[in-house]
Amino acid sequence: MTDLPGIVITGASGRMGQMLIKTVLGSDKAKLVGAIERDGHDWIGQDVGVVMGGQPIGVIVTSDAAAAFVQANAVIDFTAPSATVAFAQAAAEAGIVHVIGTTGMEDEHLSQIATSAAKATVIRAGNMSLGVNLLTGLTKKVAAALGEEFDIEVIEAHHNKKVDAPSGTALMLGEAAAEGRGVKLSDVRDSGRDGITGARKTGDIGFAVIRGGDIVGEHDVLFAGEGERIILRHVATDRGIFARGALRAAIWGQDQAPGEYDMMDVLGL
Ligand SMILES: NC(=O)c1ccc[n+]([C@@H]2O[C@H](COP(=O)([O-])OP(=O)(O)OC[C@H]3O[C@@H](n4cnc5c(N)ncnc54)[C@H](O)[C@@H]3O)[C@@H](O)[C@H]2O)c1
Ligand SMILES: O=C(O)C1=N[C@H](C(=O)O)CCC1
Repeated sequence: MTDLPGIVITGASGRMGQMLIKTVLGSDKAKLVGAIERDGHDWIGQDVGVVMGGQPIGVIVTSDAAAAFVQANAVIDFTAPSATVAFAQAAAEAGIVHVIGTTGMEDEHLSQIATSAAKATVIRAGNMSLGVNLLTGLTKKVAAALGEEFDIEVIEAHHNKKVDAPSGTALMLGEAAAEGRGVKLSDVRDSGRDGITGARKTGDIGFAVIRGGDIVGEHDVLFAGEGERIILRHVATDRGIFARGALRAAIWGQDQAPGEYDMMDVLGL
């Protein structure tokens, strides 16, 4: 039991944080050794089992990442971009695996994470589920098989609390489509149409965003041609799929050299 990898969860009170804590506590392949929340959060100093409505489990919520990481083998982090950059530095200093589910990263965040990955194993994906990572491979294949006469649109829907758009998953799928076509997404990306936009540009990859209610996460990749359409779809109904993928990544990362990896590496896809 004591040899199991010790996992710290950041953003412990969040939608994903709570799901991750339940997933680690229910696993026989890892143990929970830390729970982190931001400074000033009312969970700080309390037993995480109790604040989640159950029995004490002996893990006290803290905002001190460095202290939590020294006694851990991995941190699973679904928080916000600036927090994730700070956790990447602390994980590199402690020499532990950093699994990043946080989305909405700008280039500046990504380059700081790349610096940390010189010293630590970092596994990052906009979506940790098996289904979406399979869909990513399929999207690349279909995009490679079809010519520019098929317009590619990525349509995503999420709950009304989500703060970033397009979703990390939509961008992963857009990247895969662009790769299949042999182009850079940044050269063909068309997000946020509004007003007199002009006709659609051939070769563009479009993004459409829906926010509402408690939608966990839905993604369509539409290939629209003359007289026919292909739609590749993933529907998430339970955040457990992301948490199970992230825990699998944390365990897989224990045997990897420092560097940057994604879920395709973890799943061998
Ligand atoms: N990659 C995936 O598979 C996947 C799946 C679901 C969600 N996400 C992403 O995970 C992130 C979190 O999503 P959520 O729905 O759980 O959000 P949420 O708002 O419910 O939770 C975020 C948590 O992070 C905490 N936090 C923020 N800054 C912090 C800091 N500096 N230190 C410690 N904690 C801090 C907040 O207090 C909050 O509890 C988003 O970027 C979302 O897009 C990714
Ligand atoms: O709830 C969220 O936020 C999600 N974020 C990820 C994304 O941005 O794609 C994965 C799906 C859920």
